[in-house]
Amino acid sequence: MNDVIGPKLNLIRLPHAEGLELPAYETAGAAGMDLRAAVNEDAPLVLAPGKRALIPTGFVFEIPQGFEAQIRPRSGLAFKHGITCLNTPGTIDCDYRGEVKVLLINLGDEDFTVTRGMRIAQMVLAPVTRMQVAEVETTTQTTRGTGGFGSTGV
Ligand SMILES: O=c1ccn([C@H]2C[C@H](O)[C@@H](COP(=O)(O)OP(=O)(O)OP(=O)(O)O)O2)c(=O)[nH]1
Ligand SMILES: [Mg+2]
Repeated sequence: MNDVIGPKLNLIRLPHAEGLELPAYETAGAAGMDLRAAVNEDAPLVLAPGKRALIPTGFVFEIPQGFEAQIRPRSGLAFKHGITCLNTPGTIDCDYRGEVKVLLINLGDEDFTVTRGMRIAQMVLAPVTRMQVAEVETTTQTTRGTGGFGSTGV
């Protein structure tokens, strides 16, 4: 599944990720690689309804310059349990050298238990365009102008 042609993504496994599978694309065409919870085997994390928690993944990524990683929810967890990423899509900057963590929230109505190795989110690598900011006096005229928020009708 992971014989993908693309830039190389270096990663470092942290001690608490010992024995965990590497983040991986689960199908040949998956856009995102699934991230697993590096929570303690003996202390699964219970997310009560309405509560949020920062879940460690156990990995540090060296994202190539010109790219970002987006942390997105898994639709299955959202559909079945109301579990999603609070800050979706989470942004992992290419100069970040800390552990990637996933901010989960339980929008369901039952406790949800995050166990070690559970696939909790997916990470999509995407190109980033950085622009030079330039303050000006006027902008070009357009047909839309300042219209927005439903200005074109339903
Ligand atoms: O879901 C996420 C989102 C962010 N991060 C890490 C990587 C990212 O590069 C850093 C900063 O994220 P962001 O810019 O979204 O947060 P901020 O509140 O602006 O913090 P900062 O002031 O550190 O930029 O935190 C994660 O591990 N998981
Ligand atoms: Mg920031």
